[in-house]
Amino acid sequence: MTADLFAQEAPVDVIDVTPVVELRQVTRQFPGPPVVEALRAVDLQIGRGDYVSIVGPSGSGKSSLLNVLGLLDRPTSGEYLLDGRPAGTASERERSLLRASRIGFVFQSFHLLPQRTVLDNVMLATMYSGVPRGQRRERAVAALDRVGLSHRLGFWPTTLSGGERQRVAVARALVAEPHLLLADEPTGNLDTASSAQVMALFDELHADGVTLAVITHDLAVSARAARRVRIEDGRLEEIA
Ligand SMILES: Nc1ncnc2c1ncn2[C@@H]1O[C@H](COP(=O)(O)OP(=O)(O)OP(=O)(O)O)[C@@H](O)[C@H]1O
Repeated sequence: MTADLFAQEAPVDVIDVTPVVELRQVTRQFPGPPVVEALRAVDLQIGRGDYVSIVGPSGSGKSSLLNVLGLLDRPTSGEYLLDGRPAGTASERERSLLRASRIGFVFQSFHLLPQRTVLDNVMLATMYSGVPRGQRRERAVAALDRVGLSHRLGFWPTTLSGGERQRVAVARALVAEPHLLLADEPTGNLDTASSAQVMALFDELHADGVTLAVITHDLAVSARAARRVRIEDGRLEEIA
């Protein structure tokens, strides 16, 4: 009896269990003709600290899903809750603010600015994300340290290896401490050794509690994730 009372008094209500991402019956149609149903009644929850990989054949709906998750596109129907708040139907201004402050993106082709140093590339990502001006440099240096690139701050991106460039891109995605890190084929342009570095970095981020969703064709990459989902013909299913 006493034990039960204590159990009730445990501060369970202070633990925030709101998923970072919750998709409820999300569809994305592209008007035709013919109409394409790129996402069909997708339900997906991504909890805080989850590491999810999303796999599927070409044309199955992976990019459509990434675009919805990253607030780059809106669902045609269904709901998208980001940190428990409706994001799919929010105004464009709110979505831009949410995107800049809560979501970090990593792309296959890095998207670094070639005329800016490594440090500038990362600092620039703090400008619209609510990082106070006085902290931008310090935060960028810390993000680059986290990905093991403290010795490359003043380098031009073009002088770096592919693996190093992708690690700069990861630092840029992390600098504003996003609630969700979205990676789209992050190893697609990398050789085996560089892919392994990026995967090891994702493992570390996962261990640090970062929430990760990684879209990939590569089964070896997807196998690293703690949880895997598969999308086929717009339908999403959990892989056991
Ligand atoms: N803007 C668009 N207009 C019309 N159809 C589109 C558009 N974008 C995507 N589609 C279609 O939606 C479906 C899903 O495409 P999507 O790009 O999401 O697939 P994917 O899994 O990312 O493919 P890949 O691995 O080849 O990049 C495809 O049939 C595609 O042709």
